[in-house]
Amino acid sequence: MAVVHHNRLDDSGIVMSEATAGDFFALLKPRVMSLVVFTAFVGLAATPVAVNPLIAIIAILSIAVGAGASGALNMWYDADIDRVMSRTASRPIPAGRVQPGEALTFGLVLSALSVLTLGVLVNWPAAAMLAFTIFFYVVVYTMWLKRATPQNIVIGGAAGAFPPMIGWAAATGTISLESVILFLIIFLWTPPHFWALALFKSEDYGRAGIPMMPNVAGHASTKRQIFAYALLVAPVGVLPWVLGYTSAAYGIVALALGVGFVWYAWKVLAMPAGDARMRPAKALFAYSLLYLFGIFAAYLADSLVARWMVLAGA
Ligand code: HEM
Ligand SMILES: CC(C)=CCC/C(C)=C/CC/C(C)=C/COP(=O)(O)OP(=O)(O)O
Repeated sequence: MAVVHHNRLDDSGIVMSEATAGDFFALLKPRVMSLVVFTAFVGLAATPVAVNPLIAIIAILSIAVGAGASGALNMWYDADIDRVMSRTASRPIPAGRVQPGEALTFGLVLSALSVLTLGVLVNWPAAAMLAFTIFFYVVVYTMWLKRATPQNIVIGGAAGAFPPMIGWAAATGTISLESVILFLIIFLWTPPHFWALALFKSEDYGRAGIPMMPNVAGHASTKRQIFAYALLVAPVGVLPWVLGYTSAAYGIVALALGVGFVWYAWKVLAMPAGDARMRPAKALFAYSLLYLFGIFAAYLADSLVARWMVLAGA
C-alpha cells in the first residue's frame, strides 16, 4: 500500500499526524551526524584511559541522540528557509509530513534525555559539554548567527567541533590539549567544507535570504578564504604527531591528506568565474568528508596500535 504523507483532521477537528518513524529518523540528520558521532568515538577511544565498554556504548549513544536532537531542533527553527531551498524542500517539516510542534517536542525530549543519560550514567563534565554543544548549534548558530552574519559557520562551526572533546571528557572527565587539537582540526575544516557547498548552492541561499559567504562577499573572496583555511587545517592536522601524541604513521597519513586538501582548495581558487558546473567546488566538498573521516580514522588506528603494543609489552 502506498503511504500518503499528509496530515488530516479527525471527526473532532484534531490534526492527526501521519508522520512515519522514518520521518522522525530523518529529523536527526543521520548522514551528517554519523561523521559527528565518529569523531566523538575517536575522542573517547584515543584517551590514555581504558573505558568500560558499557560506559563507552552509553556515552556514544547519548552523544548520537543529542546530536540528532539538535538536528531536529535546527529543522524545526529553519522550516521556513528549508521550504524555499531546493536541497532542503523535501525535509519532513517543509514537505508537511511532520508538524513543527511534533519536531520541537521530539528535539527537546531527546536533548534532555541524552544530557541526563550522559550525566547520570557517565559523568557530568561530558554532559555539560553535550548540553552546551546542543545550545550552541541550535541557539547560537541556527537562531542567531545563521541569518545574521557571513561568519555564521566560522563561529557556529565550533558546535560541530566539540564532539571529540565530549568523547574525551566522557572517558576522562576532563579537557586536555590533545582533545583541544582535535577540536581545532574540525573547527578549521568547517569553513572549506561548507563554503565549497555554498559556492554551488549559492542561488538557494540567496533565495532564502541567508547571508552565506558567497552571497555576501562574492565567489572570488570565498575561494580565497577557503584556500586560507585549507592552508591552516593541513599543518594543524599534523600537529598531534609533532606534539608526540601519535606515531609517525599518523603523521604521514595526516600530511598526505592535508596536501590533498590544499590541492583541492587550490583547484577551487583557480576555477574560472564563469564555470557554471563548479566541478572543483563539488570535488572539494566530497574530499572534505574523506579528509575528516580519514584523519580521525588514522588517529583511532594509531592510538589502538599504540595500546596493543603496550599490552603486548613491545
Ligand atoms: C557549521 C558547521 C557545518 C555546516 C554549516 C555544514 C553544512 C553542511 C551542509 C549544508 C551539508 C549538505 C547536507 C545535506 O543536505 O544533506 C553538509 C553535508 C555533510 N556534512 Fe556538514 N556542515 C557543518 C559541519 C559538519 C561537521 C562538523 C561534520 C562532521 C564531523 C559534517 C559532516 C557532514 C557530512 C557527513 C555531510 C554529507 C551528508 C550527506 O551525504 O548527505 N558537517 N554539511
Ligand atoms: C553533539 C552535537 C550536539 C553535535 C552537533 C554537531 C553539529 C553542530 C553539526 C553541524 C552539522 C550541520 C549539518 C550543520 C549544517 O548547517 P545548517 O544547519 O545550516 O544546514 P542545513 O541547511 O542543511 O540545515
